[in-house]
Amino acid sequence: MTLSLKGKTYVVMGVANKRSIAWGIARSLHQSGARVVFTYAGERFEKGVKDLAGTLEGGEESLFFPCDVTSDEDIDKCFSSIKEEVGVIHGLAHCIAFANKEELAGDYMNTTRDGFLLAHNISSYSLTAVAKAAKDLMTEGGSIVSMTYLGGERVMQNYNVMGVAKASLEASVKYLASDLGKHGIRVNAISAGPIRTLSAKGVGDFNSILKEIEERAPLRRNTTQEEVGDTAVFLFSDLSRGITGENLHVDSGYHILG
Ligand SMILES: CCCCCCc1ccc(Oc2ccc(Oc3cccc(O)n3)cc2)c(O)c1
Repeated sequence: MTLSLKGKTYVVMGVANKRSIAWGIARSLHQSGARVVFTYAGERFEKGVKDLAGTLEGGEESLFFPCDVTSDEDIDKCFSSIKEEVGVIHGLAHCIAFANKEELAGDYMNTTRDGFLLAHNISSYSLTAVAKAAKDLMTEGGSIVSMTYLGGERVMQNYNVMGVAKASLEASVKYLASDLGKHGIRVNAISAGPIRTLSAKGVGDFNSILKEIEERAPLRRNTTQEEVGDTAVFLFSDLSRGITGENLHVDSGYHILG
């Protein structure tokens, strides 16, 4: 059993720029010999994703598909295009979330109905929708990895409605693992420590949590894109063949503290 993913193809959803966790996963996959297929949220991200992929040796061969995860039609079109182009895939990284930043500060109680539904639509339901669409392409078995954060397990100031959506995502991981195990498909989450991404700009007082982690986390340092990418490769590889429905914390151990 090795970490090599040579000859395997993975779909990575959610690369926005070089700081994206999805980009860290794509880079680790590439280093492990895998072929990466990218989906992106819309035209405005297309150039960025293609330029980034071009920096990977042989990256220009990568494939790119737009995918608006709030549209079932778009998801179906995206995965039928991927099926046409590559046929079989061996896994999928879901690195997609959104909430109105006005609701990621202050009291959770002020969450609006629309804000709640939007956050759950994009940050939670989208995993179920893409897992269903990707299932038929994973004819040789597969591994699905999604991204979550500690704020889905316990209250983290300012995370608010995204925390409630992540709780929903984490439960979805377990129900999807239960459904898909019989088809040879595993479903897991990585609970990453805070990383300074484009998305992180939407969360109030982000800097103070980074500082607290440096001072208090068992490893006394913050989490990097690279180590999240490497854990994803582990979850995509046969080394994790006995793991499904799990939530692996890659957070310098912070989650064990009171
Ligand atoms: C108290 C929490 C501090 C650590 C937060 C770590 C984290 C950082 C980024 C995360 O991903 C998102 C994704 C979208 C998101 O919503 C956004 C982002 C930017 C602008 C905007 O209008 N909404 C908020 C966080 C995430 O789920 C978790």
